[in-house]
Amino acid sequence: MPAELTERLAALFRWIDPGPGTSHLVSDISGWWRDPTVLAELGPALVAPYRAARPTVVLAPAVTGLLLGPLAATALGVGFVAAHKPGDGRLPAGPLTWAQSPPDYRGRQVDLAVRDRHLGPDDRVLVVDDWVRTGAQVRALYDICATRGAEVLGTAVVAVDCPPEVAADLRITGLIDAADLHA
Ligand SMILES: O=P(O)(O)OC[C@H]1O[C@H](OP(=O)(O)OP(=O)(O)O)[C@H](O)[C@@H]1O
Ligand SMILES: Nc1ncnc2[nH]cnc12
Repeated sequence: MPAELTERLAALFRWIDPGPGTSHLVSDISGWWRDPTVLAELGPALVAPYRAARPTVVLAPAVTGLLLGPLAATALGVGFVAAHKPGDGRLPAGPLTWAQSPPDYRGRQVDLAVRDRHLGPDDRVLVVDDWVRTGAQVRALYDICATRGAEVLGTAVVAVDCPPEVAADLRITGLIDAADLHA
């Protein structure tokens, strides 16, 4: 992990108290996008461990992945594919491949969908996301890749918040350990 970027990620992160009636703090990563240095360096840092494996495409889930995925794809010079969450009421048009995640960090079983025409057997896929806790959503994306016959190279996230055995199983690399996000 690049030390200076990791320090900036920690400095720009906030835990927020959403107010009365809530029992836990929520993460606020918006400072990462507001900082021009972090915004410029995130894509190249995320993809660095995977360059040698020559990804053909970056795949990332809504919503935050729609921001990070294109940063990573641009750094690699490849295209980007969105994994939609039609639970938000917007079903993408055309043929789709679906997977449902195991219960994620909020106990949700999330339905994810990818347009068939954007992912296929010739693809070597790098999955990108902001945060991983249980790995549930990453697992669903791997299921979609398997259904499409695409090869998964691994997953690059900003904050790693999962057990080491999950990171090893899913081939997850990260830029900062969530335990180091204090502010
Ligand atoms: O490891 P897991 O337990 O699967 O949790 C991690 C996922 O959950 C969060 O997304 P969320 O669905 O909250 O969407 P967001 O990007 O809209 O915040 C996060 O961005 C990851 O995608
Ligand atoms: N964005 C996020 N995704 C998963 N787990 C989290 N815990 C705190 N913020 C999170």
